[in-house]
Amino acid sequence: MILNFINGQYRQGRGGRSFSDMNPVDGSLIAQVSEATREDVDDAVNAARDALAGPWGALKLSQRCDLLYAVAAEIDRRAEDFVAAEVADTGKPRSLASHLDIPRGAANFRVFADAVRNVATETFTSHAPDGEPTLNYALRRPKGVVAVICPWNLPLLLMTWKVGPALACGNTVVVKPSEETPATAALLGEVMNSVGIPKGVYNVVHGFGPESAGEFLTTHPGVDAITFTGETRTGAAIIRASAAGIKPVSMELGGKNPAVVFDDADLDATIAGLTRSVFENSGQVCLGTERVYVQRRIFDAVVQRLASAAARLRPGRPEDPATTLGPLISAEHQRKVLDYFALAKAEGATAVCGGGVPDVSHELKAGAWVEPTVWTGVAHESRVAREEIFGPCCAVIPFETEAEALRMANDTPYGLAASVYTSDVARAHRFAGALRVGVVWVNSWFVRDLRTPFGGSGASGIGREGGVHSLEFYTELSNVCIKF
Ligand SMILES: O=C(O)C(=O)/C=C/C=C/O
Repeated sequence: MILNFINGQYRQGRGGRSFSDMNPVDGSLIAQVSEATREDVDDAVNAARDALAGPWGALKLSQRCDLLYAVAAEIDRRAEDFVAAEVADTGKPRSLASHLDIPRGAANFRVFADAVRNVATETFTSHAPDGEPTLNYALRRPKGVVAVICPWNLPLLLMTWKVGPALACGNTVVVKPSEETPATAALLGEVMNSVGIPKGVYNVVHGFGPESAGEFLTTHPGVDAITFTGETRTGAAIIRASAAGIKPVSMELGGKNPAVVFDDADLDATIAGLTRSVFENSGQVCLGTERVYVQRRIFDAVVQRLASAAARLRPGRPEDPATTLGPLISAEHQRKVLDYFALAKAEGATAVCGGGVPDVSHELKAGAWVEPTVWTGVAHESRVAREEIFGPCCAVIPFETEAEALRMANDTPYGLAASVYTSDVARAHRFAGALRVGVVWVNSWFVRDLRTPFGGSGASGIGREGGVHSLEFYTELSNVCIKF
């Protein structure tokens, strides 16, 4: 049984209810998960409050940072346990979890322990109306108890992307992981206890959204801030719930990210970048590419090479080194993506590769598999080119001029990420600056410096996290003015 982690202890939900954690590779049962009740969530929020007022709030900055460095070191030391838990929950290839998800879990604690030690606040000197000198200085204090609602695609990475800065800034947290991927959030509780993070600082409650732990947590009066990564619709529901208590929210939501390939691009680098941004994690990355705009002259070459790269991806068990494609997270999500595959056909698309379910071995047949898919013949205005699918698929659409490419790339209610492939440096800067997104990669994808601002605009969310931007969200600034 995967248990809740409240006030430093693992425990069953008071309602005695549980739900199944399924393995998306073959549809087998991994474990039962104990569902938290409203009372359990209340206990977790109270434990977080007590820790704030108690040992955690009393720690010196250097002591708090040392503990977070210890958390990072313990995640590294237990990397195998975290990889095994993450791979079981998500079905992603071991190579991906061990190179991306788990190392970032440790990095997300280190980078923000560094940030709170090294980022200055500000002072201003001036004079009062009577001519006497004044000194103004800003103080940062923790917001308090932070609710962390995190998604199933990069479970440890995205949860610690919020928990790392929240704790570094002196807050305490109550985490509600996705019901699809409870394992690594629960496992992190062992790390917290073993390095000596005081009980109540880090809490985990399992369940669903409406009328379950997610709703109990985001509407709890004892929560001081809410940070969420996930679907835009859920984000809107959380913002509505936060309104009653005027709770600050940080929202990293969906996207329909474009890649724009100019005809002077390095084709090898372009295909390498697109293969990752379209198919990595089976397309289940909020920063992933689902629209590829290619300048007409090299359109056929890019389509063929991207389709060949897609066709070379191998579905299989995560621990098989030959596996380069995992399943989607669940049968429900598989159904949604296959519905979009059917819609693409109805909208006149040609599936240059994929478009269905891959031929996997008998033992994997019950897994949530879909084929990596490249469409041409898709109109820019079509639903498959406008709606987030969150699968290993993309529409490749030709363009003639830079202006046309920019218009189409920006023609979306989202504004999260984009990638641009060109050898013309001036054009790279010009085009990147004109894209209405939070993150632009030029001749690359998902290369991350954790000190940089990260987040989306429009339907892709509210706020930026990363480096000092996380400190802005996870602390309250106050200004003190002293008159001499
Ligand atoms: O790289 C990050 O810090 C991050 O937040 C990635 C988000 C991916 C979402 O699917």
